[in-house]
Amino acid sequence: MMYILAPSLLAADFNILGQQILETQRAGAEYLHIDVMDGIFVPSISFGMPLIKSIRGTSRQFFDVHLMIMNPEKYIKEFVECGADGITFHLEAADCAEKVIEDIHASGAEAGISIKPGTPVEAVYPYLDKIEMVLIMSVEPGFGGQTFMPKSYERIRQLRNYIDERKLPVKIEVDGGVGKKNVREIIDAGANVLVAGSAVFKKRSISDNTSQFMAAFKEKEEEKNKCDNGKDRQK
Ligand SMILES: O=C(CO)[C@@H](O)[C@H](O)COP(=O)(O)O
Repeated sequence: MMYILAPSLLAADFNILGQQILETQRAGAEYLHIDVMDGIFVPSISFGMPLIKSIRGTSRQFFDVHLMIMNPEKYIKEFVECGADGITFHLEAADCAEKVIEDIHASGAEAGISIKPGTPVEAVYPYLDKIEMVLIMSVEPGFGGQTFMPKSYERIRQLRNYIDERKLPVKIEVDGGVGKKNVREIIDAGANVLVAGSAVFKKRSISDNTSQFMAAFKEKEEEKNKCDNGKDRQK
């Protein structure tokens, strides 16, 4: 399994945004997580299409757009035209999730469904053969800098088992309170795309912070390869 870091733009310094994005790209972050908030689905308002369009010219990263907005179906095409590579919407905010997924795919992007901490994991099961990613929120969506909810480990494990039993090619992304201290436990539970805002953009340097995530991913991949080789030899 490949592990991916998705630095969350919300925690960046907007005075030097382009520079900061490039630092995450250079240090190995393949995704850029872009939180769009409407002040209705979540209490806060962040940024939207003009910002995405403007930074598209700066970065080659996969633009992982997380819509924390009501009626996501209204805006899919526009977000893709601005540069979104993947669009994740909230199951709690969509009238007809199937239609949103269809629209995302028709626009040429990958589709993801996100669930808040109080929504049962089972709620995404009916859509797993139609989407590329599930985003498990490990905090209440709306603000950066919150503490990771420990019950998220069990939710990630449950979803990982369900996906693996059915051999579905669906990524599991986790967002909220992700940092160097819990990265290993989160990937051990079965997540493979990790969103991190404060842990990448605040304290120390962006490249050091990003590199620490990359090192944790590499260590996990090497351990997994060793185990797989051992199993092959026993066959
Ligand atoms: O979507 C959200 C918050 O709603 C996140 O993407 C945060 O931006 C993550 O921030 P940290 O918890 O990593 O600081």
